[in-house]
Amino acid sequence: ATYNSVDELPSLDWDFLVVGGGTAGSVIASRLSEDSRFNVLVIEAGPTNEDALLSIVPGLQARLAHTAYDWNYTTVNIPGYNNRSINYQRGYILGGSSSVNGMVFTRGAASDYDRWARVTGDPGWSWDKLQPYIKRHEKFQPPVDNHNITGQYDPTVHSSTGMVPTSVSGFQHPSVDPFTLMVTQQLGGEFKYNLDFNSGMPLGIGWLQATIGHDGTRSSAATSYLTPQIQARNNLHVVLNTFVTRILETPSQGRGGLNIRTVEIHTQSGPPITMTASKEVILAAGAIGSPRILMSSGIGDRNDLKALGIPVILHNPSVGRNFSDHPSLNNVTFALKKPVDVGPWVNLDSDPELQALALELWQTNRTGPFTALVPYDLFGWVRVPDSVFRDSGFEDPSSGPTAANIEMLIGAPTGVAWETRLRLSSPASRGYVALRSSDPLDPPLINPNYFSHPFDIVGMREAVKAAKRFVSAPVLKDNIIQMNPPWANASTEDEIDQVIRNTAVTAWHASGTAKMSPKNVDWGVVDPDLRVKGVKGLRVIDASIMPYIPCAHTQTAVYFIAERGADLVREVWH
Ligand SMILES: Cc1cc2nc3c(=O)[nH]c(=O)nc-3n(C[C@H](O)[C@H](O)[C@H](O)COP(=O)(O)OP(=O)(O)OC[C@H]3O[C@@H](n4cnc5c(N)ncnc54)[C@H](O)[C@@H]3O)c2cc1C
Repeated sequence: ATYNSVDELPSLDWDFLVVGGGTAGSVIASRLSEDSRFNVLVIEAGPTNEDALLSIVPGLQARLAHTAYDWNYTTVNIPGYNNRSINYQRGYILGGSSSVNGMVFTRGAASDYDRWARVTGDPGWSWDKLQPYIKRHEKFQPPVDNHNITGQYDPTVHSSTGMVPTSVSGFQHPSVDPFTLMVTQQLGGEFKYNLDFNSGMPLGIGWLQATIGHDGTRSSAATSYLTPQIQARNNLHVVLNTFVTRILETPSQGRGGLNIRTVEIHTQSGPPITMTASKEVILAAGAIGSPRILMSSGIGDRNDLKALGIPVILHNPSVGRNFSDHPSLNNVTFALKKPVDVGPWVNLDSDPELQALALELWQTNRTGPFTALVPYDLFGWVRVPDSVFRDSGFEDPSSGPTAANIEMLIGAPTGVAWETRLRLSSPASRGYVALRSSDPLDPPLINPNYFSHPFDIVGMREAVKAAKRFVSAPVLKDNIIQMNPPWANASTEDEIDQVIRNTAVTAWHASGTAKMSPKNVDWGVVDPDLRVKGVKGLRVIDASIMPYIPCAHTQTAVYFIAERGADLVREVWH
């Protein structure tokens, strides 16, 4: 059942308390409550996802920032971004960031997960061993427009029997895409056609897949794993609009050691409420929320906590560190001499009448541009050339030669320019989440610290060069005038670096802030079974635990983590 406030809860006896009903939290609660012996409570700060039109309609995604569904975080001034701060969106809604994200569905490289297995000493995190979880989580379907997708994806690497409806993008741009496909033929090599970049081998150019199924609506963790039928289970309870401030030490009842199975909940009027899980507390509050709760509770760097007056219950300097994200350039465009006719929706972003029409089409029969999000149908994943590593002496931060350093979203949504949105897929820089004060309601300090590692600015410069190589293909070259501002006048490396630093934003892929590490080492926050080191009864299962960010949009990796995480929990309590 679902409750709108903590006062409505029928009972305070729980086997499992899941903190955060986001991407991972929804999966964990759903899977644990499949076992009717377990009584599970999900505690979510945000409201329900039901009837949240902005979340449901893919084409309205861009309007979700700064709404009631957003934590509305802002970063500190980021030195590598010439001291700019940026807003840092996170989903504040059931389903968490999967209810507000861009729905791009990418798994990354097999070697990304093999690296997790290697650095944690647990082969269970390898690409091969994760395959059953990939199957359980994905429900591939025909796209909403029913276009023929033969040759646009590889059915052998997909599952149609899992939980989250996915497909190839169901609103394509047939006057633009043939140019990109021609580039794959003319240039080949780094821009070769890749039938399916979700095969574990992402390099090359392939068709976008999204967490949007045949019905043309967003698939979130909430719509997939916490459907009304699942929420109706007698042993599954979801409480919304409820903020967890801390987790507290629980009297050990002979279990010994530091036991943390108690959760403290903020109430508007009156003292906080506490609840204790008889089995485990699972933090799934995301890469910002989970370290925030750990540190507010006294689990973190001893010196940082003491400086804020927070009593230390466990010294662990890794908490909140290792913040990893994909810096992103959304403005790399090349002006065209002769525009491409991109059809009647060209001014969709700016024309309210077109937007009203698009919404009407979506509502009437699930057609039109709002059935999809990004105006880019083809994505590219490329490498920084080996020579750059050789000449610069930088180590390749990616997980290996079949992983991507750079992501390119390719298209011409306006028809007057070729656009390549560029992301650094395997960054070397690491930032942090830290507390501002001892008040758990105070938003944390977020410093993604982009470009703090000197390789990353080189890597991003290489991304711009890769975009230029892409548009040098014969089919595009003669129609291109020049790069649009602010790139037009940037010719030296230094000038290019300045444009990057002045304009880069984020891909919203925060991860790594409670990273897993091998058992019995004194760094890292969780063991490979996702238990918080040095604590009994407490796990973190969400994007925080990634030791390295995959060269992919991160929701899919979070689904893998949560599916396996739920199994790791069940193994202990079956
Ligand atoms: C704008 C945006 C666009 C993105 N685009 C893509 C994309 O296109 N493709 C992709 O793969 N990935 C994308 N991502 C990233 C992806 O969505 C995330 O990596 C993933 O959803 C994170 O899952 P999570 O479970 O770790 O955290 P979340 O899904 O964020 O879940 C955390 C949950 O915990 C709740 N919570 C936090 N603190 C507390 C507290 N103290 N008390 C109670 N509840 C709390 C939150 O409200 C939230 O529901 C995007 C993210 C954003 C924000």
